[in-house]
Amino acid sequence: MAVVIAPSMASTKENTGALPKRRLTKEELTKTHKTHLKKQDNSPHAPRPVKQPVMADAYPASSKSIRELEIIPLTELHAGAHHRGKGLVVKAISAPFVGAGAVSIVEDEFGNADKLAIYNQADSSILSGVPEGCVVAIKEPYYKNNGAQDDFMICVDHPSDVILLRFTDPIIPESLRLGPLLKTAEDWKNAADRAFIEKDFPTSVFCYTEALEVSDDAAFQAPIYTKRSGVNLILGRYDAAKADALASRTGGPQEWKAYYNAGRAAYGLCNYTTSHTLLTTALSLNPTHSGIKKEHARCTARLHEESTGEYDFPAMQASLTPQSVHLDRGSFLANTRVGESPRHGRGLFATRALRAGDLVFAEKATLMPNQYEPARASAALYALMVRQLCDNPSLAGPVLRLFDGGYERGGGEGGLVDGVPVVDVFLVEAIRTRNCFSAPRSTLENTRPSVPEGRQCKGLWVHASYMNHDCVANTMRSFVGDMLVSRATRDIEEGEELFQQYVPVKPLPDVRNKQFKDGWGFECGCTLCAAERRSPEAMQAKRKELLVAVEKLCSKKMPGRELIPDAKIRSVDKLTRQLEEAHEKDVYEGVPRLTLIYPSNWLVAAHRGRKNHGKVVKHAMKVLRNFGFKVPDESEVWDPREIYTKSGNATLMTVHIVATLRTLGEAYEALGHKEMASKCVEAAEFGYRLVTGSENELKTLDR
Ligand SMILES: C[S@@+](CC[C@H](N)C(=O)[O-])C[C@H]1O[C@@H](n2cnc3c(N)ncnc32)[C@H](O)[C@@H]1O
Repeated sequence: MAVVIAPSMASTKENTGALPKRRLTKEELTKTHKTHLKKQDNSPHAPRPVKQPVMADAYPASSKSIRELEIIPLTELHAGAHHRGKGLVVKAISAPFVGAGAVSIVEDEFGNADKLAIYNQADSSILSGVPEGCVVAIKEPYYKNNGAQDDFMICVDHPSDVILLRFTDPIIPESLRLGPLLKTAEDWKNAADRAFIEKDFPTSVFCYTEALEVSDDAAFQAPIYTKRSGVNLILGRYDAAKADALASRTGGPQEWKAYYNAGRAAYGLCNYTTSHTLLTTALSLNPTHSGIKKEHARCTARLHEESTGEYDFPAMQASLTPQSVHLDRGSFLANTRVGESPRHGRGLFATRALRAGDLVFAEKATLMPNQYEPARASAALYALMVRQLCDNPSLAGPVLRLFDGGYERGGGEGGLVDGVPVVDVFLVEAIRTRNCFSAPRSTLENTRPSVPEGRQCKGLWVHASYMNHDCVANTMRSFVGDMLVSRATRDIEEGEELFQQYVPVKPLPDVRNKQFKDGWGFECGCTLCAAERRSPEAMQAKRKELLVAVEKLCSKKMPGRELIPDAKIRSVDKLTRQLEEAHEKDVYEGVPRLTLIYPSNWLVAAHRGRKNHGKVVKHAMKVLRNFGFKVPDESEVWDPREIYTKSGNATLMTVHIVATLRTLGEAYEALGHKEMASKCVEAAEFGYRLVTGSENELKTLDR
């Protein structure tokens, strides 16, 4: 039989496509496997590294049914090849070794044995631990050398490329058949109940499924559907839980249960409109049931949030704990819509005029693991994405529509084949890298100087992902647990495209654009980047040189309360003025001067330490100007509260604006300008709401 080697797979390093000269025998394989099993750490704390796919070796998931494939024996597997159009039917003849994946020894109908490694199975899947004796079909298998001579294995990366076969499946050859382990539907139901009691939920679902297949008695099936629905709810397989709940309807007195479970499942999917309809029906059938009343009220509250954008932010903040970061809240998206963007592909647009400070949208994470260890955050999100796409196929639509950076899709992703959703893990990773956000547990907490930096998790917010980047963005995001809160940094017109900063922008244009190019594959065309591109290279080099010099002089450290010698302040001031002069008027008119932010901030802090209040005012105004805000000469009368609305369209909002306005207020107060001082505080409070997403006291910044 000829083996098809997919030509697109040339990237796999050992892609020789040759039949191995020798394979390990069944005895050799089993012996080594047993020694691995003995060493296996089965404790719940044993490390289970999540494998992240390497994009260079990407290959598409099979979207063919196993029934369309030519079943081949293990001896026809070619090293380094993807066997397109072929399939395997094999039985696990060993307990699995569970590490980054589940490794088992498998046997085909001719008694040939080989090693099978299955990656990326969710722990809700029975295949995360391939039970010994089970028969699986592997679609379009990838066979690879495992590093050592003669050591090969069948490597399953895409969870949908392996299917657990029912014991009675006619595709299983005679010699691999065990015959059904259990005969009657009642036996299967009892086995399922036992597995449930032992908390082996995937096995419980498997056995209930067998019971449903064996029996065709609707009266027997209805309670089994109800039970399977309950187990699926526990497993977070909400699509299946909802379908089971609705399938359990008989019109009898227990009908309310079907609507109750289906309503809870829809709630789990954050589909509150459907959930509300189902729970309303459940309530009409059982008006006094306290559980239904509670769920119904909860769902009504979510719908209210979705339609009004009214949130109790202090309560949300207060509910956060290290264990609990997923908030029970609806997403308010009505002010925005997805549309074609002149900047790139699709973007997000305002559906109505918004004022500076307004809530643009608030979105609950589509997927966000509670994993704030930076080294693990990416792998945790990747694993969650794979798991949820397997467990809840309805997620595939919204997630797979996201930008994938041009990944070559096979075409069948997200669709159901052989009863399972086709999940391409390389596509998942391509989408993850371009669309995920880093999020602290709470942006408010993060503004505290006492909170160590860097504890961020990674999550996916599907709606927010449509926003393109702009260095001088008109929105700003913050986080309360898994809620992303987006506010307008200035007035926005109806129909205007909404932008966010993907990451805090670096002062030097070539440095920040390299970051965008490497991370997201684009060069920024925002007002600031476009302006700076007009500046000759010699001027760019000069600014860079001066920035390096001034940072060196300041020892890259902001002054605290210590007294900085006058001479040093004068030197920094002098260099800063030179840097200021190196900003051409025609280029920088109305846009931020990012290289000046650090030195002007330093001068504010240094003069503050020496109680030079007049100088603090002067340099604080410069800080605001350097962030792109319109401020007059220090002598003119002005209203700091107006900076958000009267500064044009190229301002850059950060927590430094809040701190600067506060310091400015302090200086005005010390100089006896009480009215100006209180206006500065008001402006700082307004800015703090933009930064943290909600009304918060400025004194948080001191703790
Ligand atoms: C999260 S997606 C944003 C939505 C995307 N425009 C779409 O069509 O789905 C991120 C990708 O959008 C593109 N992008 C974002 N901001 C951009 C900008 N300012 N200029 C050009 N491309 C941009 C980049 O290709 C980036 O990898």
